[in-house]
This record gives sequence, structure tokens and C-alpha cells, in this order.
Amino acid sequence: MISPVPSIPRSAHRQRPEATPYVDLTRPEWSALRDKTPLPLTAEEVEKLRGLGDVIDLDEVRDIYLPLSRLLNLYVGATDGLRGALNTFLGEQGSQSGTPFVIGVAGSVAVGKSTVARLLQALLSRWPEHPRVELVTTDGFLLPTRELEARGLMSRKGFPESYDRRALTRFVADIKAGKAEVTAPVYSHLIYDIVPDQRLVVRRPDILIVEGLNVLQPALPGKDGRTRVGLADYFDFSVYVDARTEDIERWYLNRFRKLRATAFQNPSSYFRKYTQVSEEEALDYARTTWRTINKPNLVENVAPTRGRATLVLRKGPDHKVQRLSLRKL
Ligand SMILES: Nc1ncnc2c1ncn2[C@@H]1O[C@H](COP(=O)(O)OP(=O)(O)O)[C@@H](O)[C@H]1O
Ligand SMILES: CC(C)(COP(=O)(O)O)[C@@H](O)C(=O)NCCC(=O)O
Repeated sequence: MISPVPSIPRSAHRQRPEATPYVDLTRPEWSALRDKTPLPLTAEEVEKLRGLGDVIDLDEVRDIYLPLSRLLNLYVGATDGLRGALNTFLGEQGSQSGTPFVIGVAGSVAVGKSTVARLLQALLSRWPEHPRVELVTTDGFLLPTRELEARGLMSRKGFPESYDRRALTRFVADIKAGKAEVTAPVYSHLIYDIVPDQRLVVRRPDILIVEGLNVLQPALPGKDGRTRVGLADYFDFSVYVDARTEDIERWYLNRFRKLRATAFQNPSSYFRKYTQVSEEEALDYARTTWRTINKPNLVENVAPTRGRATLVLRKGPDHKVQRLSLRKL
């Protein structure tokens, strides 16, 4: 008689480690790597970081962002080595040089992308191997207000369709190709629109940081159904800044409250009207914007790209990074 195949007890299924392309680290595990990081921060550099105008806890810089700048420094060197190997293989047809290392920084509105990107720019530029670090935010590629209005997209600002995605991809492709000078439009939070007649100029950086909500979105297929080259195809490394949605909403409302007391007071500010009403009325508007625009965009478009990042930084309610997931090679 054939004996039946023994069934695997349910508990064994549960214990089998889940296959994942990431190595997960707790905050203490990651911050221990700090000791292996050359270039500790000098007092002068600490002052410079403070000058960025962000509320940054310096322990957070030492524990999280300093080791991250070391990891990125290693990646830049290793990518140069790989490029050398490729050039050797391709010979005449290869000969790529002076190609900048491109880092994408993704995440929800108000999760802290700009703060992370500015910190990385400051920390990475301290390394003698790559002193020229440029930072570009994707808002420059939002369609101008008149175009958003014409397409009925004013309440979809930040959604993938509110950008000129082709121009954004071309911009990064040109920088990656080593073009001497590449320009981009400029967005102003003050006027809530693209600034006419102003361009941002990028001249052959060692590292380019591209920060924006949708930088990890795959390209839409072409009309012929073929896959197109997308922005993320040009990234050498990407960071997804992650946190609980309720925490992000709170940060969004806090930032709105702070801006109401500062930048919105400017007579040219698009949001000046919210300084003329009560704080509660102003916050009601911000809550509605969160509920109808930024949260749906996070859920539908931004969060689904998390799994494409090289590194996921998971923040706690106080903005401190609690866990990190780093893609294995
Ligand atoms: N590490 C941090 N510590 C404390 N506050 C932070 C930190 N990072 C961001 N914030 C605050 O959270 C809010 C959103 O950050 P910001 O970088 O403007 O987000 P995003 O660029 O993703 O919209 C801002 O008010 C910012 O000052
Ligand atoms: C300008 C943004 C779309 C972010 O752009 P990004 O640089 O991430 O491409 C966003 O900050 C924004 O203004 N969203 C519109 C809804 C709101 O006012 O919060």
C-alpha cells in the first residue's frame, strides 16, 4: 500500500521565510553601520545643514543619513567600475564617460522627500569623488495652470497625468547622456504655477538627485502597445520615503499651518486667502485637499511604486526612520 504523502503542518508554512528581494534592517542595525562610515560631520558642516532651513535632528543625520551617504558613495564607485567593464566589452561602441549617477527620491506629498533629498545633496557633496551634486524636483514638469484647467486636471495636480512626463524623461536622459547643459522649467509654490521665462540649468553634475511623487512610475506603453523607456530606467539608485498615511496627513496639515503663518502671508501667494479666514476654515480646505487629491494619489499611484525602490525608509510618527529595506544584489 502506498502511504499517503504527509501533509506539511500549517505552522511549518508560516515559519518558512518569505522570499524577498530586500534585506530588512532595524534602526539600531542600520545606525551601527555609522561606525564604518568615514567622514564624520564637522561642527561647521552641522551648521551648514542647519542652514538648509529644515527641522533636522542631528542624531537622525548621524544615525541614518550619514551611513546612507556612505552606501551611495560605494554605489557610485561600483557603478563607475561596471561602466568601465561595459566599455571594455563594447570597445568603440561603448566609450561612455562623464555619466552622472542618478538617484530618484519618491514618496507621498508631505512625507519628507524634499528634506531627505536636500540632506543627501549636502552629505554627498562632501565626498571628494563626487562634489557636484544637483537636485531637481519634478514639479517643474507639472503642466502650467492654464493647461491643467484646459484639460480639467486642476484637482488632479500631482497625479501622473498632470505632468509632461515625456519632457521630464528627456531631461534626465540628456543629463545622463553627458550633455554639457540641460534646462528645465521651474515651478513656484508661491504662485502655484510654472514660472514663465525661468529655467533651471544643469551642467554635468557628478550626481543628479531627482525628487518627486511619481519618479518610480513605470512609463505608459506607447500607442503601438510597446513598452517605453521611463524615468526610472535612468536611475542608478532610488529611495522611497514611507510612513503611515495618518502620520503623513498630520505632517501635511502641520506644514500647511506653518506656511499659513509664513509664506502664505506674502501678497503674491496663491494661498493668501487662507490667511484672511480663521485657522479652522483654512485647515478645512487643507483637509479636503488631502482627502480628495493627495491621499488618493498616494494610494493609487505613489504607494504601488514602493516595491521598485532600491531602498525604502520607513518613518515613525516623529519622522525618525525606524526600519530600512535595502534591495539585495
Ligand atoms: N526629518 C524630519 N524631521 C522633522 N520634520 C520633518 C523631517 N522631514 C520633513 N519634516 C517636515 O515634514 C513636512 C513635509 O516635509 P517635506 O520635505 O516638505 O515633504 P515633501 O517634499 O515630501 O512634500 C515639512 O513640514 C517638514 O518640515
Ligand atoms: C507640487 C506637487 C504636485 C508636488 O510635486 P513634485 O515635486 O512631487 O512633482 C504638490 O506639492 C502639490 O502642490 N499638490 C497639489 C495639491 C496640494 O496643494 O497639496
